[in-house]
Amino acid sequence: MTQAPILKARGLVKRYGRVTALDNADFDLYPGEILAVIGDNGAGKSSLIKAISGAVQVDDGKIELEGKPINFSSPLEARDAGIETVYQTLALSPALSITDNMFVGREIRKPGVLGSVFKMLDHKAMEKFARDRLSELGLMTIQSINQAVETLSGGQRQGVAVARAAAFGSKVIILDEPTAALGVKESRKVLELIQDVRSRGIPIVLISHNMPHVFEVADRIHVHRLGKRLCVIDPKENSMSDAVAYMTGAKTPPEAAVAA
Ligand SMILES: Nc1ncnc2c1ncn2[C@@H]1O[C@H](COP(=O)(O)OP(=O)(O)OP(=O)(O)O)[C@@H](O)[C@H]1O
Repeated sequence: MTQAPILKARGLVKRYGRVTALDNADFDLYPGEILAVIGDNGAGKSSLIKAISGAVQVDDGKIELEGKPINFSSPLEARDAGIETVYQTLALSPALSITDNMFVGREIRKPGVLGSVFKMLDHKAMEKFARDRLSELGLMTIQSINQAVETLSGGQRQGVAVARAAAFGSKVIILDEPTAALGVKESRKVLELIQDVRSRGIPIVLISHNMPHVFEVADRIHVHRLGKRLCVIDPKENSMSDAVAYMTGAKTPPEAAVAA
């Protein structure tokens, strides 16, 4: 890769008491790619993502976004810097509408004094924005933008969460097991959505245990093992059984993949 990584981490260490969740972990995400992160249970994938997205603070190591050191003390700070994370347990509020969910914490105020002094919200503008973003991403099977999120299917909810992440000028979107709770059809939609977001130039980190999904959409696969990056493999040159063998330690990856 000749380009510089948009997001880079070196030597991350995270300990929980006597457990070392991250043990000198490295990470690189390049512009415009879908990078899958795979690893056995307990390998440290979530800890890696939490470190990058400000949800946990590391004990050691460096993280850079666009070449500048970052040190987020909360997920909100990471979001403000352009790193959006969509967790498996979606951070959507079920009783709120799609529009309200998209705008939590960044509502559009009415122009002029109505907005600046009286803090009145511009519902029309927010609805239009939500509708435009969802239809751009082909998510307009949703009937009404004012529908409560609890009335949506799992795939549609995931769609709203991804649309929200894509809508607010994110530099990086991290998706934690986005298809884990979904059926075949819904998973398909979400995979299409992920590819669509990439085609808009937003790089994606996809944490998944689902090998067929990973192999279908990933440009590169980061294999995490025992708290660190073991290797990075090309899904076009490696089989799913290779990936699983590296992940579980049954097979040693080639040197070129380890240096990647
Ligand atoms: N808050 C915590 N307190 C104590 N130990 C933790 C905590 N979070 C993670 N760990 C431990 O750190 C290690 C790595 O966990 P992590 O959740 O990062 O792995 P993972 O690869 O995401 O696993 P999975 O695929 O099962 O979700 C595990 O041994 C786990 O028990």
